[in-house]
Amino acid sequence: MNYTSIFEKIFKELEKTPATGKVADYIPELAKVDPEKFGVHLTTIDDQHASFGDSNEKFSIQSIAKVLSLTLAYKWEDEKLWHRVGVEPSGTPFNSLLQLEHEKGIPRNPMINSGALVVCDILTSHMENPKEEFLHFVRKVSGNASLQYSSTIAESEKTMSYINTALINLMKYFNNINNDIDEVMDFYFNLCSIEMTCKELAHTFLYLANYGVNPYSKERIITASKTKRINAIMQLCGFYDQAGDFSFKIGLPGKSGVGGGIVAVHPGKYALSVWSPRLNTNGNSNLGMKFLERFTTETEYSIF
Ligand SMILES: NC(=O)CC[C@H](N)C(=O)O
Repeated sequence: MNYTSIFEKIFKELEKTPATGKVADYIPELAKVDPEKFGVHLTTIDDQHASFGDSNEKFSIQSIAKVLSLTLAYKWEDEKLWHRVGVEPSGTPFNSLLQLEHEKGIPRNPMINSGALVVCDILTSHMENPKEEFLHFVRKVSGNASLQYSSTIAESEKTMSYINTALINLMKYFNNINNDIDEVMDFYFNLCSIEMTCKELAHTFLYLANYGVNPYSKERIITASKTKRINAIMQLCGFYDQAGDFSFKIGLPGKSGVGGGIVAVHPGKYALSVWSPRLNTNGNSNLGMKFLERFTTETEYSIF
């Protein structure tokens, strides 16, 4: 299949419809991103590659990084992890406080902010230098030693961290945060600030398409059983209160970030990433969702 010409065809069709949505502006640095950017990259587990548009330009992966922190925490904590964070879809926005009080500080899942903050707390307890050691892990997973945090984006998010501060304080009250709040938040904002191109993002997520093993380095990142479960969590929770819509239209496990990136995984086949910064009201890339819907429809490549 010639993926590049399929990308081109879908993009040309979608280009005719008016661009809707707006870039995330609650993080001042993200508000500066050019809304017209568009990139896509597909990597198969048997080494085929296809790109289109701005696929070699770095962007902030934001909440997509929550899958990587979950991977490391699950590796270390095994099933104990689920005492502190659930595996149910929340049906609420990514930064919602509502359920958290009702459910006594146990977040519904690790893909929403509260859940990711608990995962960061767990990782902080395991590591001497969480930021450094986590970056080392991401570099290993991706096979890319040059990946970096963006201190500009992390610092920018800190200036507007009121809701995340409320979430973590509520969880501290319910004894679900063990470390210093500022330390955990600093780690979380850095994690979200990691920058990747579409190509790097698809490569990084290939272990989830290949039963836990990076197909290029042959390194096992996590067990096949845990890979199944991480993919299940992405399927049910990766798009917050739009997770059902993503499943329904795209039919793949995936994860979005407010930087406008989306990565989707087809177990046994490929990882596919798309970047378009205009977001819908659920905080997911508008054009990115449409593009992926067209791609899995056209190719008939979905898990269902
Ligand atoms: N959905 C997202 O990408 C949100 C991540 C962002 N860093 C936040 O905490 O709000």
